Amino acid sequence: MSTWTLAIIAVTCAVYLFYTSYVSPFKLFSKSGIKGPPPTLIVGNLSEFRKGLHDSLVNNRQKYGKVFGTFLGTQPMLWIGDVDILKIIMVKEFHQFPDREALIKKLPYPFKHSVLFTSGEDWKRIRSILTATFSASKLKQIFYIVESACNRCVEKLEALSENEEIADMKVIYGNLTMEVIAASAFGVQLENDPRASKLINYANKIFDTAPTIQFILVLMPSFQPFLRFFLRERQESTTYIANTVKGIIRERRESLKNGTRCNRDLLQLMIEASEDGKMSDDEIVGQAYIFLIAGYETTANTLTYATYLLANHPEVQDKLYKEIDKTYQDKGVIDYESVSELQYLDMVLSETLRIYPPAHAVNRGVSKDVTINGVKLLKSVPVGIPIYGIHHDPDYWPNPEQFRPERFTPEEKQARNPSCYMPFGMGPRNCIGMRLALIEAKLALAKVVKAVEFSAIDKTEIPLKLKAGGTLSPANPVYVGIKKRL
Ligand code: HEM
Repeated sequence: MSTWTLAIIAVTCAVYLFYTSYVSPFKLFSKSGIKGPPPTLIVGNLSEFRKGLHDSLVNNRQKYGKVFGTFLGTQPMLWIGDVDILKIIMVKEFHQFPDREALIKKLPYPFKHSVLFTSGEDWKRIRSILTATFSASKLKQIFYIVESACNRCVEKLEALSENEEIADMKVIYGNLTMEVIAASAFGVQLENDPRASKLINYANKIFDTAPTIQFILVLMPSFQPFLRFFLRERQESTTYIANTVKGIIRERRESLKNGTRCNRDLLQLMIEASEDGKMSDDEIVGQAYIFLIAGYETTANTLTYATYLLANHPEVQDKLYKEIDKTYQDKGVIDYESVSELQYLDMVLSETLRIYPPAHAVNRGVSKDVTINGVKLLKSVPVGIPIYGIHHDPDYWPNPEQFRPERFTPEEKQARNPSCYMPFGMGPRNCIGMRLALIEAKLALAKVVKAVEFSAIDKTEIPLKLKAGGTLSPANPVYVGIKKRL
C-alpha cells in the first residue's frame, strides 16, 4: 500500500471518528423534534451554562417550552419542567427511573459507596438503613448537637453586633452547618474532641476545588488522572477524613463490645444499624462523606438566603419575630417539638427554598426507551430536573421573583399542584437529610431572629448575584446589618 493510500485511510478514519464523537451526537434531539439551544462543537452548551446553569435553564424554558434538550460536552440531557411528567418519572413509575446519572464517571472512593450514587439492590439496602437512621425519633436523639451549634452561632452574631461589625453570613452559617455535620456524621464534637478542628479544616478544603476543574472533570472525565496535581488537596482531605472516620468506627465498635456508652450521632446510628454486617465500614465512611457534601453547603446557603430575605423584608422579619417570641413566652424554650409548630417560620423557610433552591437541578437515568405524556425518553439520555426553573415558572408561581411567604398558607398550598415545589426532590429517591436540614434551619433561624435583628445596609448586594456550581450559592459575600435585640 502506498504512503498516499495510508494517509488517505488515516485522514478518513480521523474525520469519521471526529464526526461520530463530536458532530453526530449533537443531532440527537433535532432528529426527534426536541428543541433546545444550538450546541457548539465539542463543548455543547457548556459556555452558556458557565454563565449560570439556573438562569440558562429559565431562559431555555421561555424560548423552547417546558421540555428541551441540551449538551454538556457531548453528554445529552433532556430537561423536563412539566411537573405532571416529573411526577410520573419520580414517583409513579419510579421503578423505571430509580438511579441518578453521575456526570463524573469513575467515581473515586468513598463517593462510589454513597447512597447518592449507588444503584439497584445496593441503593435499596443502604437507603433502607439510612431511612431508619434519619427517622423523627432518631433525629430527636441528636437534636442536642444541632442545639449547641445554633447557640454558638447566636453568640457569634451577638458579639458582632456588640462590636458593630459585619461578617459574610455564608461563613457564619457555614461554621454552624459544618459543626453539625462533623459532630453528627463524623462523630467529633468541637467542645470535647481535639480531632474536630483539624477534621473541619480538611472538610472545608473539599469545597475549595476551582469551578473550572469541576467543569473539566464533568466534560472530560478521562482527564482526571492529569488533574491530580490540582486535586491533590482534595484527595489529601478525603484520605484524612476517611482514615479518621474509620478510626472512630473502630473505637465505637470496641465500646459497643465493652458496653461503654457512646455519643448519639448519625455515625453511631449507622454503626448500630450495620452491626449484623448490613453495611461495610467503607460504606459507612461513604455515607458520612456524602452527608458532608450534600448537607453542609445546602443548609448553610438556605440560612444565608433566609437572612438576606429577612433583612430586605422587615415586615416579614417582624411577623416572624413575634411568632418566635410568643412561643418563648408561652413555653420558655424553643425545643424539638415547639420549633416544628412555628407555622410562619415554616412558611418563610419554604418560600426561601422556593426562590433559592440550593440543589438547583437534579437528574434521573433512563433505563429503556419510553414515551410519557407524548414525550419520548431515550435510554441513556438522562432526564434533567430543573428545580430552580420550576420554582420560577410563572405558570406555577405567579410573580415568581416576589418573596411572599403567604404562598405557603394551608389554603394556597391546597390550591396548587404539590409537585411544583421540590427543593428536596421528589419520590423514593428524594433527599434523605430533609428532616435534619429543616430542623437545623428552623432552630437556627428561630434562635438568631429571637436574638438579633437583620437589616439591609450599603454593603448588602441587591439583587443578590448567584452562582450555580454543585449547589446554588451567593456569588459574593452576603453582608447584612446585625443589631442585638434588647
Ligand atoms: C437545605 C438543605 C438541603 C437541600 C435543599 C437538599 C436537597 C436535596 C435534593 C434536591 C436531593 C436530590 C433528590 C432527588 O433526586 O429527588 C438530595 C439528595 C440527597 N441529600 Fe439532600 N438536601 C439538603 C440537605 C441534606 C442533608 C443535611 C443531608 C445529610 C446529612 C442530605 C443528604 C442527601 C443524600 C444522602 C441524598 C441522596 C439520596 C439518595 O440518592 O437516595 N441532604 N438532597
